[in-house]
Amino acid sequence: MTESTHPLVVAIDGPAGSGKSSVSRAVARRLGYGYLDTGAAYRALAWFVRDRAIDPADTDAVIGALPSFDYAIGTDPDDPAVSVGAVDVTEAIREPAVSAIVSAVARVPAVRAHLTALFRSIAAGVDRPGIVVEGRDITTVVAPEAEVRILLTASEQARMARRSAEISTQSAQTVADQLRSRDRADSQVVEFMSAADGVNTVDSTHLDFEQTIGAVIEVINTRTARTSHD
Ligand SMILES: Nc1ncnc2c1ncn2[C@@H]1O[C@H](COP(=O)(O)OP(=O)(O)O)[C@@H](O)[C@H]1O
Ligand SMILES: Nc1ccn([C@@H]2O[C@H](COP(=O)(O)OP(=O)(O)O)[C@@H](O)[C@H]2O)c(=O)n1
Repeated sequence: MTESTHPLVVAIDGPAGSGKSSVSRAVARRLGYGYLDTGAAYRALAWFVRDRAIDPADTDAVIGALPSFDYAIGTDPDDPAVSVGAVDVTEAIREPAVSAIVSAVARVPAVRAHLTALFRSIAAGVDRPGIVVEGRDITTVVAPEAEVRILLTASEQARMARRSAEISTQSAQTVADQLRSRDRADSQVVEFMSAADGVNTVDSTHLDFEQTIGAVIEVINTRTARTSHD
């Protein structure tokens, strides 16, 4: 048997506030893997479009911006810095103004194809034994052949409560309304509310953060043990 040369891919999808970023990052850190937040790229493109005063609903203009979208992201789970050209946008892409337009940019098929190619190339080039890649379509489109594929879910109530605990500049009601409408818009483009064939579901509604990390690592251990005996 020949040793695999590509990094082991752990693909994690789920709705907003399910814990994808925080849990994936913690899992990557514990396993010594790289970490790729794909939502950051869609957010950075939305930031870029806004910065250039492009109407996010103008599909042709958004596609026209792609060649000059100079995006970079770190795959170190301790420093997943995001930049566009020379600008560090790590914080700016989390602003509500960016969240409000990101789904409009993400629904454009040419944008998805462009970023999917970028994600595959970043994942293949990581200098670690594995990489945790998280988003909405990783288990189904970006890395359907990944060794480990997980849908991370939590009840709507738990997700809204977690997200509103993080955001102090908006009321809990506003955060919940925006999250719900973003999930609705995103679900029209990709399926991330139910697990595709072969995808393991981890429901964190009644798990705390540490237990969720444990549940994800357990799936990874089970799947990789199975793969190595195939
Ligand atoms: N199992 C859990 N129990 C409680 N809080 C959690 C759990 N998982 C994640 N969180 C918290 O919920 C918030 C949203 O998580 P995040 O990773 O940003 O979600 P996503 O990337 O899916 O939008 C974060 O503050 C995170 O620390
Ligand atoms: N693989 C992905 C990841 C994100 N996205 C888009 O990018 C947005 C931001 O993703 P995110 O992961 O930062 O969102 P949160 O769930 O963390 O709020 C989503 O609302 C989707 O519109 C996507 O379309 N496909």
